[in-house]
Formats: sequence, structure tokens, C-alpha cells
Amino acid sequence: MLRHGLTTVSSLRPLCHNALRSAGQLRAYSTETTPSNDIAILGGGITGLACAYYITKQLPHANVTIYEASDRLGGWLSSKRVPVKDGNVLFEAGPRTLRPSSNGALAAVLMQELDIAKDAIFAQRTSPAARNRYVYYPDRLVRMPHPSFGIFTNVYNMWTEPVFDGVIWGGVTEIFQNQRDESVQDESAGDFFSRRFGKKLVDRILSGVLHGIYAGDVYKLSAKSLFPGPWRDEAQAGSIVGGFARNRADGPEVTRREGEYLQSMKDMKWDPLLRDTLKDTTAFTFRDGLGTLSDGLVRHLIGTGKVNFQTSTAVESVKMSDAGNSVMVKTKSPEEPKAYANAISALSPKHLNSIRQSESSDLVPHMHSVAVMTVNLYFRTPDLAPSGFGYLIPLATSFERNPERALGVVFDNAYSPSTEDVDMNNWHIQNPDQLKEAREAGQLINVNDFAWYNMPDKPNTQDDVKVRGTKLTVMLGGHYWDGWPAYPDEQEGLALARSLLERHLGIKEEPEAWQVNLQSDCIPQYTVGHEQRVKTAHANILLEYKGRLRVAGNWMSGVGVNDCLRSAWDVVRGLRDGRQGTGLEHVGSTEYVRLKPVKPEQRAEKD
Ligand SMILES: C=Cc1c2[nH]c(c1C)Cc1[nH]c(c(CCC(=O)O)c1C)Cc1[nH]c(c(C)c1CCC(=O)O)Cc1[nH]c(c(C)c1C=C)C2
Repeated sequence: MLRHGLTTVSSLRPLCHNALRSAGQLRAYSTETTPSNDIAILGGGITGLACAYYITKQLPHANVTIYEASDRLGGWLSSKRVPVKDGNVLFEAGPRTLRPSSNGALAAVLMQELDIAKDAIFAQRTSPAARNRYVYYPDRLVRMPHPSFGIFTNVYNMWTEPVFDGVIWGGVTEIFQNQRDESVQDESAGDFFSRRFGKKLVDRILSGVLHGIYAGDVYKLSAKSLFPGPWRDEAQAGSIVGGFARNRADGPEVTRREGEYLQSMKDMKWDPLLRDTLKDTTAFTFRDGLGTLSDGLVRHLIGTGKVNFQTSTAVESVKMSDAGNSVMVKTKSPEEPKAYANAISALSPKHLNSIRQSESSDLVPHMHSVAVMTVNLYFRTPDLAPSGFGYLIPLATSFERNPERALGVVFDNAYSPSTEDVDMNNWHIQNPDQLKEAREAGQLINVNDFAWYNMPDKPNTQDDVKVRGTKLTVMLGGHYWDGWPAYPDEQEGLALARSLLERHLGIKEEPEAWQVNLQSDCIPQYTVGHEQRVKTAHANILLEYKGRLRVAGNWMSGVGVNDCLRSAWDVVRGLRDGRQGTGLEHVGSTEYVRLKPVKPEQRAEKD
């Protein structure tokens, strides 16, 4: 990663490393001991840390060793404070927010269990981050429709803006389109939605949305893996719109495994205030950024005394023992491999294949990953960008309007209250006693669209400055950089970001602080045939490791932080229940259950 004038947010990380390294050196493993309770985790990113966390909770007798090649834990979660003239601002190199819904419930539970909810910032559904989402097409920012703008504004925009050309017609005629042939096993998301709704919608909107999630090419990513619901709806109801209507009336269909997961999240012992806060939250982060989550996990794991951290320790091989009753993990030092009852790989498929050291074909079939460059910029002048989440740049935006081939820009100000928001003179209720009373009565306190959990303290803010300027992140790379022999360096990345911001937002100002981060191979691409590749990986891993090696991470069922937590949660439950598996057994499951339909009054509450 390339950095510019940075200090580390948390003093915890280096501290953890030192403490943990010496603890790790003290614990002696030998190939002669019975490793019945010893579990190795390969990789100390968020997935590896979460696996260790769930093991300490669900398998209390287990001893865990985490192997991490680099000298820091947390992987792509990387939050840094950068000095500016009147204080400091927070930059995120990687993911910056989490959604609380679906797999996000696990992050919410972690927040409660690690006692970090008091440091969280909850952007509400009413906030600009939720309402104002833009697409840049053909030469301007266009705001996407939202129920709160009213039907007239939404219809007018859809009628007049070229980005929506054909969208209404595509929606109305979708039910009349031919169903795909039964023999089609998968197709690209681009081809699938072009067939159903028209190519304009794909090129002008959907391609941008997939830039924002996968940094990928809509015409290569798999419809079956990314959009399992619409993919099944076409096959079963004849159309996506028909399937949508049926799900609304009868309740949505989910896999049995998903139904069980949702039930166990409901059964959690929730702090009622946190639960209510999350109900109205679109996305959350922390005062010191998402690094708070990995730091919180590390702190907890140290506290258990059951986790041995081996940082700066690359795994060279992972093999079954000759007796077939343990997994042998070998590092450079010590040279003798260590035996474990079980191992979990939280590594990328490419990395796992490389340490398996086999002449035969890959354990996990090849999966391409893209590189993403994030350029964080802080400008002294406030409000240089409109309020909102940011904007996505779809494939249809011409080369002349996007020669940098950027994927999108995040307006980071949207995820943290400003200095003015924290000023009590701007609050609806200004009496602290009244606020406290409301909080004690279990009422949600909401300050200018940010929920407030850490009473009696003031709301958390990320940027510690007197007057807040404009904080943006330009996203470059992704599929546009596929096959490039080298990527732009720090200065080139900065220049690309600045020229894009000047053309799109008219920002000519010199940034007061900036940071360029390059992550190679960071977002796996679920291209057409993904499900089949994961099934093959499952069969290969099971055959070779007989259930003693399992895998977790962002390459099977979702690329986000929440998906990593979910995959860690699943893999540890499989281990706990003694299921013969790999962590991939659920992929392609065809067992479905129907959930109860959402009642109209609940729907209104949600909106
Ligand atoms: C840093 C680069 C990343 C890009 N995509 C992801 C990362 C980490 C992964 C990702 N991004 C989003 C999701 C959807 C589900 C979710 O967890 O929210 C995933 C898996 C959506 C998203 N994309 C951006 C933001 C700020 C968010 C989340 C918050 C929200 O929807 O309110 C911005 C963004 N990320 C990337 C690009 C190109 C981009 C552009 C604006 C790549």
C-alpha cells in the first residue's frame, strides 16, 4: 500500500503484535502431541479473525493458531488518521461501511459482543447517504429515484433523464419476454438483464452498480451467482416481475440454510436499543473506521488466552498427515510441520493452490480477482460535492467523459456527522436531560440523520477538525485494469483522481491531504460458471483433506466484509457440528423454504 503522511489510528495494533508474537513463541506444538483440540487458521484478515472468534465461542476447548504472512492483522480493513491544518481526518483504504441487514446482522452482533457499539456511527435511512445515490451519465450526476422524493419527481426524472431511457418500457414489457431455454446453466448478468429489461438499463445503470460492488464487468459476472432470486424467478414464474409479485404476496423464498440463519439471528439476545437503532440504519461505521472491528476482534482474542498469533509467518504447505488423522502446516521457521486436528484456510484460492504444492490440477479452479486503487482526498473547502453516498460510473459513460476509466467516487462526508451536526445549537432537542430521559425510556436519539448510541457522550465523528472540508474517495481499476503488466504508481493515481474530479465536479483545488492505496487481487470475480467452480473446489478439498481442511472468505458466497463474517460463522458451525464438509457444501443448494410475507403495515414502517 502506498501512503502519504500517515499515522496509525489505533495504538492497539502494534501492541497486539508484540504481545502476541511472544505468546506465540512460548506455545510449543509438536507433531507427537495429539492435536485433537488444535485448529490452524491460515490468514489473519477479517475472515481469519472472525473464524478464531467463532471458534472461541462455539468450541471452548479448542486452541487456535492464526498464521499471517504480513506483520499486521485485519487484511483489507485499513483505517488511518491523516493530519490536516486544524486537526486530523480519517481515511479508509478499503471497505468503509457495513450494512446491518442480512449477513450484516453478524457484524451487529459482533459490535454488541465486542462492546464497540459505543464507537459506532449509524447513518439513518433518512440520511443523504441512503437517499441520494448518483450515476454519472452522459455528462452529469443523475440522482437515482427514491420513495421519499415523491412519485411526481421520480417519474419526471425517469422521463427526462437519458440514463433512464427505456427503463419504464423495459419494466412493463418484461413479463412478455421469452423464458430462457432449460439447457442454459448460467449466463452473464449483462446478458440476462439485457434479455429481460433491455441493454440500455444494463449499460447505463446496472454496470455502474456492479462497479460499486465487484469492480467487475457486468458482461462477465454470473447472473446465477449474483442474482439467484431473479434467475430462479425467470425459470419458475416465467418472469422477474411475476416472481417479484409472487414473493410479495406469498413471502420470499430462501434456501433452508438461509432460513435457519435468519431464525438464529432473530433468536439472538439483542440489546433492545441497539436493535432499534439498527432498524433505521442504512449503513454504519465507527469513529476510527472499520479497523475498529478487526482491532476489537484481536483484543477479544488476546483476552481469551486461547489464540496463538503467528504474524510475519507465511505458510509454505498444508498437507494431510501420513496417518490421515491430522493436517500438517509447514512454515519456514520452524521447519518441522505442525499437526492440527483441523485447519481453516482464509486465504484466496490462488494462495491456497500455491501452498498445496501438488503437481496435479488446482484444488480450487482458477478464479480471477481484480485490483482496486482507492484515492482518498481531503479538500479544505466544504461542500465541493453534493450531499449523498457518491456516484457510480457505468460502462455507457463515454471515454471522453471518463478517460481515467474510473469506477466511481464515494462522498465520505455522508458517513459521519459534521462539526455542525455535533453542535447542540443545531439539534431538534437541545436539553441533555431530556435526551437522556428519552434514551433511558429506550427511545432512539437521532441527531441530523445519525443515530446516537453513546449517551451521555456527544455523537461520534470521524474527522477531528474545527470546520469540516470535503472528503472523497475515487475508485480506480477493477476490470478496466485486467491484463495490465503494471498499475499506476502513487503520483499517477493521484493525478488520475484529480483530473476526474475536475471534469466531473469542477474541483480544481489542491487537496490538503491525500492517500493512494493499491490492492492487487482484492475482489474475486464471480464470472459465468462460478457456482460450478465452487462445487468442484468442494469435491476436490473433501477428497484430498477428508473434512480436515475447510475454507472461508470472500470467494464463495459474497465479496463484502459481511459475507466474510458469514462464511466464517458457517464454517465454524460445520466444524462444531462435526459435519463432513469444506465450508462450500451449501453452494448450489436447491432446498428452499418460504418466509412469511411482509404485512403492508410492516412495509410502510420500513419505507
Ligand atoms: C473499496 C472498494 C470496494 C468496492 N466494492 C467493495 C469494496 C470493498 C465491496 C462492496 N461494496 C458494496 C457492497 C455491497 C454490500 C455492502 O456490504 O454494502 C460490497 C460487497 C457497496 C458499496 N460500494 C461503495 C460503498 C460506499 C458501498 C457501501 C455502502 C452503501 O451502499 O451505502 C463504493 C464503491 N465501492 C467500490 C466502488 C468502485 C465504489 C464506487 C462508488 C468497489
